[in-house]
Amino acid sequence: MIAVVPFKYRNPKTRLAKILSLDERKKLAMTMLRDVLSALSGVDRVTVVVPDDESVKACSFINAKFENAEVVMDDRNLDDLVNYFIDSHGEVAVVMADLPLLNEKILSKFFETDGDVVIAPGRKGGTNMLLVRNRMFRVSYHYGSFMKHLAIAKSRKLKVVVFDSFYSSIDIDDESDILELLIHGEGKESYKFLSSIMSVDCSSKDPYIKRRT
Ligand SMILES: Nc1nc2c(ncn2[C@@H]2O[C@H](COP(=O)(O)OP(=O)(O)OP(=O)(O)O)[C@@H](O)[C@H]2O)c(=O)[nH]1
Ligand SMILES: C[C@H](OP(=O)(O)O)C(=O)O
Repeated sequence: MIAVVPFKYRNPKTRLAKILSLDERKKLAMTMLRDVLSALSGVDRVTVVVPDDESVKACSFINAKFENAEVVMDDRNLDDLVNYFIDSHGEVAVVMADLPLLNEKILSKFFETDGDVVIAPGRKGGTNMLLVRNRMFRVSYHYGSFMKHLAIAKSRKLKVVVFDSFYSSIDIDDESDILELLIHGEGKESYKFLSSIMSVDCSSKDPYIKRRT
């Protein structure tokens, strides 16, 4: 089986632009990719798919550090490129590059889960990981893709299974996700980077993040 990791380095994580500079968002995107690739180190073949030369360049560390991973440039939009991998491979796992809390144990369980389509939902309605074993399935990312993917699988009479995992549900999109990473991410490269510029303040009932001065 092939695991596909879509990754975009140019102007990444725009929903964090209010609290992180462009350089910080790039650093975060890159360290999260490293965390995801580390979690995927037990998988035979990992293909990081990037849309442009800038992203290819940013991924030049991969060959030396991750033996099982290759970088492929493909400038199709997310849906078209994932549908292409479904068509050409039949069985494919799609793991987003913004899931730094993943680990090998969760991924093994995910890959072993039965079903034509296995979906690991994001906590805000996205599709953080997807395992497709039937070429009839099509993806439609963004705008609440979890519910769309359930509906697509049902309409094509495919057996769909929802994979239930806290760590795989945390994709880093907004401020509340940064809080989750700072609470749960100790040991991760992205945690190390973020905790150098931010901390968790627990002085009120709900913890919140603040910049280090
Ligand atoms: N190859 C490729 N990967 C993409 C593309 N758009 C998003 N991704 C990756 O898909 C995953 C999920 O995307 P988003 O959560 O929207 O990430 P993002 O586009 O950096 O963040 P926002 O600007 O906040 O939407 C991340 O790992 C991105 O790097 C794309 O057009 N091509
Ligand atoms: C890729 C996309 O990410 P989101 O926009 O939900 O973060 C999705 O999961 O559909």
